[in-house]
Amino acid sequence: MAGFRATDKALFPIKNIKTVVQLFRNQLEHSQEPDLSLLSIVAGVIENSLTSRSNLQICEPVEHNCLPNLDLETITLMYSKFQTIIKNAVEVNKQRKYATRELVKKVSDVIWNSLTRSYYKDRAHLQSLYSYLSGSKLDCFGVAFAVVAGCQVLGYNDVHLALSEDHAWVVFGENGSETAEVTWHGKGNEDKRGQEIGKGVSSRSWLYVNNKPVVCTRHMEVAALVSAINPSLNSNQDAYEVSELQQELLWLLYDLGHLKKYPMAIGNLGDLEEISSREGRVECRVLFEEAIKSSRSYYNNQHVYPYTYQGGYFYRNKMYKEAFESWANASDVIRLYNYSRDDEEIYKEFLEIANELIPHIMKIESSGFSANTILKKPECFAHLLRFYDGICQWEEGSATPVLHIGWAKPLVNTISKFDADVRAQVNILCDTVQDGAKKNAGICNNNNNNNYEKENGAQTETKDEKDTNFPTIEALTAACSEKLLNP
Ligand SMILES: CC1(C)CN=C(N2CCN(c3ncnc4sc(C(F)(F)C(F)(F)F)cc34)CC2)S1
Repeated sequence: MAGFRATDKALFPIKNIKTVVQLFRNQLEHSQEPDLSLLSIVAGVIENSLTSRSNLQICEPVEHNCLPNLDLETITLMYSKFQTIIKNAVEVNKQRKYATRELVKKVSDVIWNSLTRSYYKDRAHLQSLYSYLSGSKLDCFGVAFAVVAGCQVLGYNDVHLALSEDHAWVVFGENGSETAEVTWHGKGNEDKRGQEIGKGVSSRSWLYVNNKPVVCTRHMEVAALVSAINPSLNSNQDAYEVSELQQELLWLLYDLGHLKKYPMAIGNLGDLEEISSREGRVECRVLFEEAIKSSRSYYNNQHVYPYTYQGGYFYRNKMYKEAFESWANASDVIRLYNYSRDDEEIYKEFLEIANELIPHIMKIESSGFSANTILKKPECFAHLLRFYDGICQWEEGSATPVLHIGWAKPLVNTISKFDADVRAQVNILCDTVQDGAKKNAGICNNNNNNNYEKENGAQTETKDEKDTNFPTIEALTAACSEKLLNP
């Protein structure tokens, strides 16, 4: 059983970040299960006290890192309150080893029905059990996490959190073979709580990552609550102590091996390291590569965010050729999905890359001051075409259109910045993908060495072997822009 043990209680009152990390280490390294409700309450109290307007002025720096006094009394009260809510509402059939769908639905109903009637669901700081117990508010991740924490209280250690890149649900039963929705997704969608995870059309949507979700262990559920810590004070400031705590806890989880199969958590750590790097730790760039390797190793490269974490890093650091390659690799992931109405988040991601970030890069690069301009690099043109081609293919076979005229201007603007002699150095190679999956036009230039070809088996082709019946770049770009201009 999990639990709030004497060794943990001895750490109170907690006055600094080091002690919080020690509490998490105790819980993570102890042979029994880490106690999700205890850790979520502690993280939530710290986050909310350091980011809420109310106590900004009175947070005196107790030590060099200022934390509010976390006393045992406060934490114990909330910890017991959660236990009582769950145990009073759900009678447990002691004989059962595994949870049933009814049990999972019942715990979800207890959480769901105790939430405040209506509140702004996308607000920050609504992810923890502190938010649930002190304000009866949770965001969609928070509901799913609370259900798993509730099932842990009841002794069902088979119930685990399953995470896609924009949704959370639970797995349960023998070998975690059963799935169930326990929270809502997006705006204005009926919740599907209690139902199995989409077998139908939604299973080809990015929202369910082609049935390659991150299925958490207890320790990875701690990584999820740590990842969900939100240090933002407002839209352009972070509470320093909260992001420092999050970074320390992510390194603790990283060192204990609990981020290996959790690409987004590694990406979160990479973002924090880019802002303030820790002595003796790998460079943030390495973390972004590790997140990509994790997705390729454990999730059949079906996740997009590892590439957009990496692309964002390259973009911020003016490494534009590398950014184009990351975004083209992200596009290679999305091309095999069908776009559905639940995929707005990733649509917005690609829209921002295509219509804000890439045009911004082209503007800078064509201002004539960059000596080593990307406009002279055929591999940059190849990456961009692969990027756009992936979005076109994402749309193919989807019930919902992706592209509209708003995409066309930036696209044509970007492509036209490359001179014909640069474009001519890029060869289009087409390789087909078996068993009904979407066809794949691999785009590469003849001195291309990115892992796209290695990954997808597209052969590179030297210039003189150019095969006349492959579409030329002009044909492809014309087709692409034709499609865009006359959807
Ligand atoms: C490259 C980016 C645009 C920068 N931040 C990104 N994040 C921030 C962190 N993030 C996450 N980071 C760790 N774990 C999770 S679980 C999850 C979720 F499944 F959607 C949930 F649970 F519904 F919210 C989201 C998410 C979502 C993606 S993607």
